[in-house]
Amino acid sequence: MSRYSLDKDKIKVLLLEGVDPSAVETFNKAGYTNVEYLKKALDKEELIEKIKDVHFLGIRSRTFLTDEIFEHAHKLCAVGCFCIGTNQVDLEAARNRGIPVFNAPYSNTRSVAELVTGEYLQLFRTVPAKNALLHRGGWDKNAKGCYEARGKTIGIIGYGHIGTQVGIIAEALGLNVIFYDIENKLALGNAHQVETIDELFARADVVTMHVPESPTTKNMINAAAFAKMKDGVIFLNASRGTVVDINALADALESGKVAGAACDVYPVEPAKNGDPFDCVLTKFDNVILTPHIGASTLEAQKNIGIEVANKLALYSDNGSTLTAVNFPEVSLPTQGNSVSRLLHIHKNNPGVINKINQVFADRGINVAAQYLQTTPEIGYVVMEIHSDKPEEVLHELKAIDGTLKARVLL
Ligand SMILES: NC(=O)C1=CN([C@@H]2O[C@H](COP(=O)(O)OP(=O)(O)OC[C@H]3O[C@@H](n4cnc5c(N)ncnc54)[C@H](O)[C@@H]3O)[C@@H](O)[C@H]2O)C=CC1
Ligand SMILES: O=C(O)C(=O)COP(=O)(O)O
Repeated sequence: MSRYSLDKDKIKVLLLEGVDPSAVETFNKAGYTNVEYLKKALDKEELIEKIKDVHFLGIRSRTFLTDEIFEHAHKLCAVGCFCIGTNQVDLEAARNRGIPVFNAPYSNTRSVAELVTGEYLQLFRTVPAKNALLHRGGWDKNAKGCYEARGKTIGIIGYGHIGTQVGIIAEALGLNVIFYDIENKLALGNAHQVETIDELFARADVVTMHVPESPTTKNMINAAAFAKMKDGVIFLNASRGTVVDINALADALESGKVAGAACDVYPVEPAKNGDPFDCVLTKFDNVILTPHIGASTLEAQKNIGIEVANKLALYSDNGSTLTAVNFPEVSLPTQGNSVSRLLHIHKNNPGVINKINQVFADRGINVAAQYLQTTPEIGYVVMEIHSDKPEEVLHELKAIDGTLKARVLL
């Protein structure tokens, strides 16, 4: 007998944006063969049409999952972001429909840190501008505006997974490391947390952004922020395009306040390869522009493919929501052979758990194990029962007012 509400070959997985093929292999190995793999992001209308039949959806940073999209996702069980950022997903809308969202919180951390490190080393030596000149047939050998990184100060804004890695590498290269974060953070090595962002602006020779997109980070680097930075500062943004007022950066480059910059992310990014890129920064030779490739290494992509596909398969197979970013986290042991596992996601209204327990009491069913986690908005309860008719029990659980989703693993 199948262990699942649905046979595995009927469970439809849609993977977008050319996630690494390791994701497909991981799903196949776990028994999920109904996998559609697309190299591009879908536009809104295409996505609305496709998502109607999909149980598990895999995306990267370019697929925006809004409340409107979720409205059409009647069968969707979970979303996997095959990346770190989850700002492209309306996490509340997903949670309120009983859909957990997973990501890969560390798999590309080092790739981003290495990209950023290489960039500021090049910028200290004005390599981007010199490179551009040589490509145009010019020659300008001089040391003006060129510095060693050793002994300079790097200011990291957002000292999370990526920020700390940037700091560790910088210290090994001989830079002084200071950082600003809204949380108190353990400073690694000789790094030093400054109390205000203005202190960081006043002291840093390199300013690098590693915060998530959020209401508090939107345009946090604007004209006023650039004005507080050192003259000739090097500025890098590999976080999200919304974090920096790009016109203010262009002005700061024009005036020479910023001596060189590197951007990997933009307020508006082309949806797919080959689409045109339009940006106020393209005219500056002293700016390194990369097409959102911080995470694009073979190592990172392979690991992300395996990690996120495994999280989705595990949620499908046994109900575990461990590391979900918008959902009560329930970690579950392997299911015993003689029990059925019922998974119930509901609005966190008073009395729902009582009603669930009443279903078992009325049927004289003993609950062998129960796992419950809640957020203020929703509850996720997993119950193991001995019963000949778990589908009938599931039917009754689904009828309870406030139920968002329920399924059974037989
Ligand atoms: N360019 C690319 O390809 C990639 C970009 N990213 C971006 O980098 C961001 C950071 O990634 P992680 O380091 O893994 O995230 P993280 O969550 O480990 O660290 C973010 C840090 O920013 C801090 N923070 C949040 N709001 C802040 C504020 N207003 N001011 C100062 N600090 C604030 C947090 O407290 C945390 O310490 C991601 O959210 C993502 O948007 C991530 C991976 C690849
Ligand atoms: O991991 C992230 O947050 C990224 O920005 C990487 O996005 P991508 O997978 O390259 O679309």
